[in-house]
Amino acid sequence: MRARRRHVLVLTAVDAERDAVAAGLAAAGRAGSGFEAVTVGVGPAAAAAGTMYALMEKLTVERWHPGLVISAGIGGGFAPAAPVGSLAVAETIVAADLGAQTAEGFAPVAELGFGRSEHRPPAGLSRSVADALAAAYGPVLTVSTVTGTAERAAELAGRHPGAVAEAMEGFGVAEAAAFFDFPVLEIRAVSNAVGPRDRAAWRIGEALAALTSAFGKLPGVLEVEAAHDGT
Ligand SMILES: O=C(O)c1cccc(C(=O)CC[C@H]2O[C@@H](n3cnc4c(=O)[nH]cnc43)[C@H](O)[C@@H]2O)c1
Repeated sequence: MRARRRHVLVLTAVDAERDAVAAGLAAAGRAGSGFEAVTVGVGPAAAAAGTMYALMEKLTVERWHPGLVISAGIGGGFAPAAPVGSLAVAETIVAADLGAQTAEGFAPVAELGFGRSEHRPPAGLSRSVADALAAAYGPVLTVSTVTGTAERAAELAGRHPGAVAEAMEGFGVAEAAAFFDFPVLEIRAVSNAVGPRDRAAWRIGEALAALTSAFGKLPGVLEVEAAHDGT
């Protein structure tokens, strides 16, 4: 039997992010209609495994055909592009610490000849979503270790010019989506600055509220984009 409907599948790391996304969709009148948010766990490996499981379940059990896959949640923002409480949308989704350390510096896995180091969301769509959400737009880095020093933040920013945010799941979600050729977006609400570790400066509530606001607007933005595409 063929999958019939095309929907948007949103993957978050934790339930609080999923609930923030769901609250936005509910405010837009889209709870349970065309969108679903699923928690997949923290980090790129959990994200890839959880996304693959969710996609297989949608395709084979629920006969749900995801037309778009979105990695969403809180993240660290690079100054000055993405201050706390703001939004960031990925132009590219980059595996920033997947590779090898060499005498000449970090070598990304793609340069070593193994697989991919980044995924590129559909450029027109990601740019339109960023504009509509008044979000910073640029590379969003996926890391397995949260940045905790100014030196590491500067190293990442130097290696990835224009980077707007870092988080831990985007590349894992994108790898699973790419397996099926599904388009992917990453949307982050900034809870903290990328830099020296300072737990007291975290603003998780503010970031979750920004995530809710983003998903309140997103269905309308995607509908306009689909109308332009004639899809
Ligand atoms: O203990 C710490 O200092 C610490 C700092 C940042 C994040 C954590 C986490 O364990 C939460 C990771 C969780 O949140 C996303 N996230 C939020 N901010 C960042 C960040 O600056 N860098 C990377 N990931 C971040 C991430 O996607 C995870 O889902 C602990």
